[in-house]
Amino acid sequence: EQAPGNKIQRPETKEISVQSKNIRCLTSSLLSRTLRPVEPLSSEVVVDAQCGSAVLRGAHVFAPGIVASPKFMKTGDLVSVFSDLEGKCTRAATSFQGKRVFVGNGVAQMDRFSLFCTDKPAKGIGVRMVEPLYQSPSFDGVLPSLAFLQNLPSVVVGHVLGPRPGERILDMCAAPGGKTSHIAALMGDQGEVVALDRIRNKIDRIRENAQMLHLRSITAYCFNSTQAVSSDPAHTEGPPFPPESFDRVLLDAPCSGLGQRPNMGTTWGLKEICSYQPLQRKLFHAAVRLLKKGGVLVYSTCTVTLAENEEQVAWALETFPCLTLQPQEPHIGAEGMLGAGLSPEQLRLLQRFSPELSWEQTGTTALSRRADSDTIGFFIAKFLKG
Ligand SMILES: C[S@@+](CC[C@H](N)C(=O)[O-])C[C@H]1O[C@@H](n2cnc3c(N)ncnc32)[C@H](O)[C@@H]1O
Repeated sequence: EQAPGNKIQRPETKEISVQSKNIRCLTSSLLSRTLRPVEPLSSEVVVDAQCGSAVLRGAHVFAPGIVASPKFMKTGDLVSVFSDLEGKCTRAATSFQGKRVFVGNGVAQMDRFSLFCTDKPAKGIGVRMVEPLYQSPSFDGVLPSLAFLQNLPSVVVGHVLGPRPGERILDMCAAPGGKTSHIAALMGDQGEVVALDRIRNKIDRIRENAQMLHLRSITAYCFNSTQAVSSDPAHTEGPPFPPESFDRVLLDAPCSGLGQRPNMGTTWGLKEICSYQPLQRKLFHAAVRLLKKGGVLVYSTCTVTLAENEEQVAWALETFPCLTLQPQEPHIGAEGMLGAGLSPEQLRLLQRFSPELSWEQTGTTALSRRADSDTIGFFIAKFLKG
């Protein structure tokens, strides 16, 4: 937060891991730990909070994110970029003194007229960041056919699912296909990975990523996974599928996403945050039906609430007596959180990654070595269907 005297609040760092067909093991490189000594300039561009968070994650400023710019801004001007935390800056304003955070300096790629005074909304890079607050180099186009960048807990999910060559796997909520491609890579591209997502244009992303990584075992369909169970046992080509069609199912559920970081603001209310639990349960019903007996189901979210994590596990164990919780490998996160009625043994089988435990806060050597202490917020549960 911009405090009096131009002191700059330090936004959080992020953790990045790389997966690929050739790099099978879990790898992680911490690229953005160092806060650079960047001083704000007098010329200021204001962006919305979503755009500001993207800049902290290593992006340039794209034109649709810009809400205010200096009155006479020209292409090539050096500008400071501030993020409007509360969405209070008026569009096309020339300055803003509300609650804002400095995210770095850059060079304007457009003049003010192209941003705000044309009929069509501006597209493309608006400010190229030359001095972002954190050193987070872009991985766009780096080893595109070999690597797919994911957060550390997302990489853990693929290993916990434990797919084997020749198996048939269902990824129920797959776009943009990070975990799908990891699963296919872990199987040596032998077998079948069915990727479903409800949003049509996101399916193209899964297909593009699979093609770029030369993974032929992935088939992607646009489909609502709550309806992915067919009553017709003869229908095996594409969704819906007959019950017990898959050896393993990944339910990387749509969630409130409160574990995503850095994140400088959300416009969601309690109603929207609470809307995910029922949807996740509908998806869970389909997941259990589609899984073969003896098969593995992994449930994961990138959020931190009890309702979408431990409470879902407690509900699933009660609703589906055929399910038992399983140990996870690797287990580098913390255990599950108290409060949902799960026993200490059950909590120990769950894996929670907690963004609130930053390295600076933990202080003690033991804690600061823990892998869950500086990742995005994430949750993983593994079940066996008996
Ligand atoms: C957490 S994201 C998935 C991320 C993905 N597994 C990855 O690793 O790249 C959740 C996805 O669920 C999709 N989704 C939401 N409701 C769905 C439904 N009923 N059926 C299928 N997909 C759904 C969303 O479009 C979104 O892409």
